[in-house]
Amino acid sequence: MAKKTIENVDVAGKTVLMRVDFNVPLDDALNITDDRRVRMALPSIKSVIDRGGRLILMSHLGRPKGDAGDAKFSLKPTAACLGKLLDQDVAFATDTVGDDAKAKVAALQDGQVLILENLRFNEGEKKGDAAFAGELAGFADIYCNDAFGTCHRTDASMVAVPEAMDGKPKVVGFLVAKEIQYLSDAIASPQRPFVAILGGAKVSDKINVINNLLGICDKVLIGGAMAYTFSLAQGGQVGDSLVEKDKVELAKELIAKGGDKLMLPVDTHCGDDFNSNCNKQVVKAGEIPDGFEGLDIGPETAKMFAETVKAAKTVVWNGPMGVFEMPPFDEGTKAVAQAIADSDATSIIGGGDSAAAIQQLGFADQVSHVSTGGGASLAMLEGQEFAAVNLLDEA
Ligand SMILES: Nc1ncnc2c1ncn2[C@@H]1O[C@H](COP(=O)(O)OP(=O)(O)O)[C@@H](O)[C@H]1O
Ligand SMILES: O=C(OP(=O)(O)O)[C@H](O)COP(=O)(O)O
Ligand SMILES: [Mg+2]
Repeated sequence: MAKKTIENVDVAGKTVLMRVDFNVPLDDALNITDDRRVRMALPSIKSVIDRGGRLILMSHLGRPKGDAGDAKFSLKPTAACLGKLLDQDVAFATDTVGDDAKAKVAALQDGQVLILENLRFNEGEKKGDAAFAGELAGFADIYCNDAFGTCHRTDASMVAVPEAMDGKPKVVGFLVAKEIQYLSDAIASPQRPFVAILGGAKVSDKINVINNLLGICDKVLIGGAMAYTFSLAQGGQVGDSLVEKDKVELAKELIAKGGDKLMLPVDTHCGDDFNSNCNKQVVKAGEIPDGFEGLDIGPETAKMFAETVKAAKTVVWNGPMGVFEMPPFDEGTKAVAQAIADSDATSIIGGGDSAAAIQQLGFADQVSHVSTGGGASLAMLEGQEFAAVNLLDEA
């Protein structure tokens, strides 16, 4: 179903409210470690300002909880980053719908860009609150969704805001259109063996997709923090590893259903602190000592996963195998990335952090597609529909 895109609307002299996914990875000094999500939104951004539109960008960053204003969740670094990429000043509002935002929206001129502060600093964003959505909707004449990484969410900015802009154009951006087109084509009739690799830290979100993936894929490989919830389900010792206790029963069911299809780590690289300089050891899966936490798949698992990837014809990967930001816990991720680079399989790597990892490790040019969405690309693979896209205007 073709949607109206940003280039189909006349934006000259109009204000466009564009939802982007500028949830970029930041280091401890608040530097953006991977600006892909900003760069990938440039075509839609330029399409508006080059035609004399006034552009308001809105996004979330991370998952702030009751810590509105905390600098580690601020979108401010993205304004400087976008300013550099566009070679023009980008205004930044220190709030989302407050006095600063209202003043800066009112001052916006044709061809200028304003970024609002983190939507999730306002509780109304996750709740889909109508009053909050109404304030955002009141800022603009046109709504555009170019936030592919967030398309599986029904947050206010994704659904309630466009709904509140009744009668005004609601369009899709170039990035969302391109990602949906690429991913739906690639997974419509995948070449087999079809291997899915899951890792990362968003365990409770992503464990729920495994059931469906087992019906679609030939192998589902589990690394990252999710592995320890499965370990717990098998009665293993997980030390201080990240686990989701309320998902242990689900993990048991998935192990029973998955059989040989579900490949769990056989060893773990663990450390006694969450930093590169901690004391480290490699142990068998399920034998993590007290005081240690699992921070990467172990070398045996890396080998086993690499072999499985080598035999694949299609690979979809979301979530790093370990804490790749802290070497040497990047080794598992590197081994899997190397195997993908060496294979001629169609390979799709998705996720804000997975994309950063593949870029940092130097393999980004050797995969078929780097997607800006992790949870979103998994949702597509499962066949989920995006409410946030369905409600946009038809072409
Ligand atoms: N064993 C682990 N323990 C804690 N965090 C982990 C572990 N393995 C991976 N991670 C973290 O997962 C994060 C990425 O998770 P996630 O957001 O789910 O992936 P993506 O952004 O690719 O979708 C990374 O920052 C990485 O450090
Ligand atoms: O980073 C994101 O997803 P990803 O980690 O799956 O790539 C998106 O910005 C969505 O963030 P959310 O999972 O906090 O809603
Ligand atoms: Mg992420």
